[in-house]
Amino acid sequence: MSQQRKHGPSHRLDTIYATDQPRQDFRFDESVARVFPDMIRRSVPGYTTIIPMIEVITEQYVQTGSHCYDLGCSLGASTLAMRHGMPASGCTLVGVDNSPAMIDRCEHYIALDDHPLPVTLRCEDILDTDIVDASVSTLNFTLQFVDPGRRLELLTRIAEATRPGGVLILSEKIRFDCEREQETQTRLHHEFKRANGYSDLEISQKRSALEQVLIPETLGEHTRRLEAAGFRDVTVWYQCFNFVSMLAFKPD
Ligand SMILES: C[S@@+](CC[C@H](N)C(=O)[O-])C[C@H]1O[C@@H](n2cnc3c(N)ncnc32)[C@H](O)[C@@H]1O
Ligand SMILES: O=C(O)C(=O)C[C@]1(C(=O)O)C=C[C@@H](O)C=C1
Repeated sequence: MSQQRKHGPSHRLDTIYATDQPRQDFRFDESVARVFPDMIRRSVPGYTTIIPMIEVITEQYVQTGSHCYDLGCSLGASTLAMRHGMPASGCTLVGVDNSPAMIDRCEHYIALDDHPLPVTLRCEDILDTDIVDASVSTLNFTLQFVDPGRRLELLTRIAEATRPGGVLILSEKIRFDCEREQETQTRLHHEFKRANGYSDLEISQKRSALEQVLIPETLGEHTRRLEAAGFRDVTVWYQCFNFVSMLAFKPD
């Protein structure tokens, strides 16, 4: 069977929460992987801007002979952006995800991308994956799914493995200390979803499925932990509503 037929068209509509159903924790399983490009584009404000900027940022900070990592690569959108920002030889690019459904499809998308730099895909937990001699690493909406009690340990391992002058690109859904701001930004995020065709039922069922799974933190919490891990000069380079992307640098 051809890869195209095996995986079907890449633009399947996300209707996962369209019908009334019992509450279940959100999981990156086969049904999510099948509709993921549509789901993430319609759910994450700024996603379609962040992806091409990952290429621009990678190009700025990649170092000769180093390794680059996309941690929580899903179908490889951020991986491909990194690949296109890297030199065609001399560096390596590794994508890691612990969802077999995602990695299986990711292989297919990587193969379709006509670029000479090989990509190594690992189907494993980013908490266990080897990270060495890195210049650019990306956590594009992945850290929010990691147990908060283990986030410092992961960021510390990344920081220790990163060369001076290297960078971590960290994109996250965030929460706000100020209750009014939290309400405003959440409402605007839900309006964004509505404008993208999601119904109130879909929005509320997804919200409750994510409640115990996606744990957002404030910008202050992120900044303090990135600094405790060994990064400096934490910079928010993008924000739309309650979704941000930061850069964290390894000092010289
Ligand atoms: C929102 S998606 C990431 C989107 C992707 N980076 C992009 O730019 O399109 C989060 C991904 O992280 C993966 N993930 C979550 N926790 C993980 C863990 N502990 N180890 C490896 N992958 C993980 C999920 O399977 C999922 O594919
Ligand atoms: O917060 C939400 O409502 C979302 O749907 C966000 C989000 C994310 O940030 O990863 C959650 C799960 C899917 O991966 C796609 C989008």
